[in-house]
Amino acid sequence: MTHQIHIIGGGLAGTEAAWQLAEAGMKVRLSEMRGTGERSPAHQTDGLAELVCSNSFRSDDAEHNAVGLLHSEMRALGSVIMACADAHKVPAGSALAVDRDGFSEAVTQRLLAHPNIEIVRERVDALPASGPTIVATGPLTAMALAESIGAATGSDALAFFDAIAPIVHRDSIDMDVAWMASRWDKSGADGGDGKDYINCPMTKEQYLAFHQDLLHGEKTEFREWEKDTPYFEGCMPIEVMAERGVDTLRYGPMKPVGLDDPRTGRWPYAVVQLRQDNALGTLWNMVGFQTKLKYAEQVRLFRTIPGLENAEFARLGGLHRNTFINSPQLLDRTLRLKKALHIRFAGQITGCEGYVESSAVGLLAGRFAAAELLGQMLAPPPVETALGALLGHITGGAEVDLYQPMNVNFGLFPPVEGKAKKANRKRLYTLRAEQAFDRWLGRAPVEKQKEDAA
Ligand SMILES: Cc1cc2nc3c(=O)[nH]c(=O)nc-3n(C[C@H](O)[C@H](O)[C@H](O)COP(=O)(O)OP(=O)(O)OC[C@H]3O[C@@H](n4cnc5c(N)ncnc54)[C@H](O)[C@@H]3O)c2cc1C
Repeated sequence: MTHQIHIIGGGLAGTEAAWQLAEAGMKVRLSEMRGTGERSPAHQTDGLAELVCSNSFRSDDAEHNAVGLLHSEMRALGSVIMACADAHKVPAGSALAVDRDGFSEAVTQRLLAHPNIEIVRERVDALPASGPTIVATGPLTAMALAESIGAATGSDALAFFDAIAPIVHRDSIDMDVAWMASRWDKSGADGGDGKDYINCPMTKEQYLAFHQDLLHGEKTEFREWEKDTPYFEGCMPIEVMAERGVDTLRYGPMKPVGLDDPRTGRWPYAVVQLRQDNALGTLWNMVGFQTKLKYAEQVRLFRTIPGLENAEFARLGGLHRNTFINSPQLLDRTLRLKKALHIRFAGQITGCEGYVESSAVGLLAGRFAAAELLGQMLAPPPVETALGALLGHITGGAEVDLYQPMNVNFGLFPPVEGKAKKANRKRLYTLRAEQAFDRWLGRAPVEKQKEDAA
């Protein structure tokens, strides 16, 4: 079969992209290295769309949960991943969990049976110099291809490790305790008003107790194959810094120097700083707080920080092997590499995170590529939708120098107006998303569109 587009990687994103293209009438070559005798250290089978760890697609609640909303938008767009997940679901309350083997087998069979898809078991070692291509090789991209990507993007824009500090929803921070200030009230080179950080102050007693908790907190172990991947001094977990001495953190990320607490007029004993993480200003990351503490331990411990007692976390900290590119810097709004427009990226290598998000970005890459091959232009989904919010984060919403992988969450959406209780507020997001999604699909009734526009 002469193909019109080449997809590299038959994981969650690559299979979804292939399906969307094939359904649009395009001839697809899908290259997957498993089946050649080679596998990433996390994959166990040769089946397409293998789930490497949990069997959960997380919440299926489209009314109150951002990932549930993403499920529903993907179903509406004919997602093969969602169709196979629904066909192989197992009981899991309000979550969508699947029989992993049945799911992977179903995706494999549906792609094998599609007349427009040719599956080739081969490892690809370099980015193709020409011809429409989608790279969907995931967090454990084989090394030769990763090097080729690094050469094309610049090595600074390709990460091999995910050293993540926790990210907090801005509206859950107690600003009666925390305050906005930059160190010495200095504004940065790119502007700022000298009040760029949220600062959470600690007394000596609070700091010493926090230091002890860090030393004794339960940590996640590195997997055997992750132990060989080096981490840099700049990505040192806070608990490792804490082990180096009682004051190491106070001279590092928790340095209070130049930060007058307006409630006391003095520098506190130590400070936890949060820096804006997305253009909307809804998400803030805890500066220098990358950690391998267990998730429950992070929530417990970080809520002892003054001002963060009721913190809601958009994501928790972590440190693991993850190959991803700096998408906000490198990709255009339809996921094309700005330096080589014939290449699109999809899935976790773009810096989204999770099975559902990776599949969703595969779906979008497939649809953008199909439209382009048909000589059409597909507008990106609006940022009020789950697909649009996720795409917005990848292609522009995140701060370029802080770019870190992210699950879909309401913090990526433009804030909804007005005050409402938490559950109602989530519903306001999803109602607005439903309307925006319908308009994007051209399914909103004309009268309704007029009302919304008025
Ligand atoms: C250890 C681990 C545990 C995880 N646990 C979870 C979890 O519990 N829940 C969750 O939601 N997410 C989890 N993730 C993240 C999850 O893996 C991704 O979100 C998802 O699988 C990414 O989909 P993808 O299609 O981008 O990549 P993948 O699903 O990894 O697919 C990439 C495919 O590309 C192939 N490939 C790689 N290099 C080449 C090459 N050079 N040539 C040809 N083919 C190639 C691979 O064999 C693979 O099939 C985990 C990730 C890891 C590494």
